[in-house]
Amino acid sequence: MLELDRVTAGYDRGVPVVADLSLAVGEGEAVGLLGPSGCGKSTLARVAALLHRPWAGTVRLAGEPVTGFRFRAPRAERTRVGVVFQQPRLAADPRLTLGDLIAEPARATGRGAELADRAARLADDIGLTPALLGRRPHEVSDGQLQRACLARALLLRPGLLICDEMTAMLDASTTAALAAVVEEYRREHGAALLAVGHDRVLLRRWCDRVLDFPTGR
Ligand SMILES: Nc1ncnc2c1ncn2[C@@H]1O[C@H](COP(=O)(O)OP(=O)(O)OP(=O)(O)O)[C@@H](O)[C@H]1O
Repeated sequence: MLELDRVTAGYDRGVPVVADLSLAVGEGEAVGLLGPSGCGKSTLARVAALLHRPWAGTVRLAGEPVTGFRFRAPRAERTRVGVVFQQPRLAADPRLTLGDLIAEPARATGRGAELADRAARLADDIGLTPALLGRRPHEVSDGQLQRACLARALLLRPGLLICDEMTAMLDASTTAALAAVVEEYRREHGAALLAVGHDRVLLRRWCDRVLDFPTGR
């Protein structure tokens, strides 16, 4: 589902954060990527989610080389991947209600009316009441907002879900609830998962394979 082939990426010229790294996630497979803070896990996750253009190397989704990153990523490629980040407040438009936030990918692809029922079902499955769906991010807890971000990531039924420290800020019961939603989604749709984090126990529980982020360049 996802192949990173000799990917090098970074921010400051000549100082790669990820160097010559290759990684594959099979169809329906769950892979955990483990590493300490600052090692480059999020950078790699953003490359895999087509949100950061690598300096070198190839990214393939379902066998097809990705042709563009960020705003240059074609919609058909972008919508194959769902992403959830560590900090929901940085990933949510503060002007939107939680209901509109979940429906955002549908509206952006001109499918708002078609997917309205699906969005409502997802919100219900993920534990968001109609009252919460009418609130804006500043009126809900981090856990409630992260639930909405996960629902948003699943709305277009991506074949690959990328979770970048999705539960790092959450309590045990919200963590368990979100993990259960991801597992159910994967069971139902056969989706692959790339979970990035620093908690080996959590990643082991979630994933078929857990890899250590390489420390060498
Ligand atoms: N936008 C940016 N501009 C410049 N440097 C950055 C940027 N984002 C990250 N970095 C640097 O790249 C390196 C890797 O960061 P990254 O966020 O990928 O690490 P991480 O392993 O996900 O860390 P954490 O677990 O703390 O989130 C760090 O040294 C960081 O300072």
